[in-house]
Amino acid sequence: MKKSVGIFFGSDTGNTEKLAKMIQTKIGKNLSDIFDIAESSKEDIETYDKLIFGIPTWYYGEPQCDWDSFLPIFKNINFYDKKVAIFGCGDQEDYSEYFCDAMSILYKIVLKNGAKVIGLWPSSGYYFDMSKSIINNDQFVGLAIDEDRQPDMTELRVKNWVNKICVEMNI
Ligand SMILES: Cc1cc2nc3c(=O)[nH]c(=O)nc-3n(C[C@H](O)[C@H](O)[C@H](O)COP(=O)(O)O)c2cc1C
Repeated sequence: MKKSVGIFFGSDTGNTEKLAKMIQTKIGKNLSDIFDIAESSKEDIETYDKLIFGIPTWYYGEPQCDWDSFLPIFKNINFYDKKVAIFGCGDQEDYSEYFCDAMSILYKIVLKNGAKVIGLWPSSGYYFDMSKSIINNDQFVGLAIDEDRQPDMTELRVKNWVNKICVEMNI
């Protein structure tokens, strides 16, 4: 049976996949399905009214390669009346001028295509120079996770973010 939340992730080295599974466990496997974007279709995404997208940033601000391949399809999805939350993995030290940039690519597309974006996240507690994923001066467009520099903070960040989006998604 179709569940209420669809979680879609792309991942090169497993961090975003691990995070997606952690998020699914916290929401509840009875309430959420999980998909690798590398094996997903437009219809898979269109099925859900509540969506979570996980995207890591690679090579100086680029989207992970499976997401990059999927973007032409993604741009043609109508997100009207859908609630969308975004999370991303990055490295705030080695890529301090591009930290979690790729979240902003998905954010702009879903916003343009009618989504209500939820799960904005404060930038306090991170140490980076620039991120395209910052809006309103000090908020990430979604949950930023740094498994390279701040892995100890991941568990609490995920817990607090999932609690927040569950309220915002009414689940
Ligand atoms: C070659 C290379 C390029 C990277 N480029 C960026 C970047 O531009 N911005 C960023 O925030 N993180 C960057 N990272 C860090 C990755 O996003 C980070 O390790 C992330 O956790 C990988 O997620 P994944 O395992 O799901 O692919 C880069 C890492 C490597 C090895």
